[in-house]
Amino acid sequence: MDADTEKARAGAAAAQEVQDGMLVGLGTGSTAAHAIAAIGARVAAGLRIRAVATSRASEALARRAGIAMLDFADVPRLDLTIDGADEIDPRFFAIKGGGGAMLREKVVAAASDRMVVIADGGKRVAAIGAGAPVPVEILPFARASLLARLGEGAVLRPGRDGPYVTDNGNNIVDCRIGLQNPRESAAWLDGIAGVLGHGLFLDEVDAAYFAQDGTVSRLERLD
Ligand SMILES: O=C[C@H](O)[C@H](O)[C@H](O)COP(=O)(O)O
Repeated sequence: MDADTEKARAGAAAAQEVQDGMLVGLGTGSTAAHAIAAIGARVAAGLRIRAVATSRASEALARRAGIAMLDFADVPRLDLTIDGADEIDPRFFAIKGGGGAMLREKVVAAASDRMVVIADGGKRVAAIGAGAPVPVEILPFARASLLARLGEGAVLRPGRDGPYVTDNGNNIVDCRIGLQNPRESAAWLDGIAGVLGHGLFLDEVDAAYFAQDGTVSRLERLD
């Protein structure tokens, strides 16, 4: 089964967690887009929810799908967020930000009672850092000094016309940092002035839906 069909299956399964009256966070990326479509289909069938999006692209998708959208700046907490990931491991540590949305994704996840990750089987790894770089959102003003600070293998993400610019007006550096101790790596990144966010999600994920070989499995974080 191809990865997009698996993404759609994981998204549709997680969309079943959404209940009437919920405030829902909508993730970003190709897998989250499937969840948004599945939630939109449930809204068309009578489900009443309100949602916030983690990117302009997801906001537009959700509005087109008929989902009532709120400005996250006005929302103190959410019931559930459904989002994709670039890698996720058995500790429920995830790398996110392949689509550049990890800063908004993290603040939305942090405001959510529950965060569910949806992924095709290829995103499931024994330990994060297997393949995906860690995306780091940086203040453009400090671009050169931060690139130097983030070490060898740090690459400024290219956009269409110059460096990639996030929805927040910042740049992204994709970093190859050893993730033998992800908590130490996250603390190191958190401590660098000018780093505004990063794609290491170590405490946010409560459950994951993986679609593989035609089957969707749900794993719950127990600690
Ligand atoms: O910034 C984007 C997000 O973190 C995505 O959820 C992540 O990159 C996975 O994207 P996709 O579902 O397109 O593989």
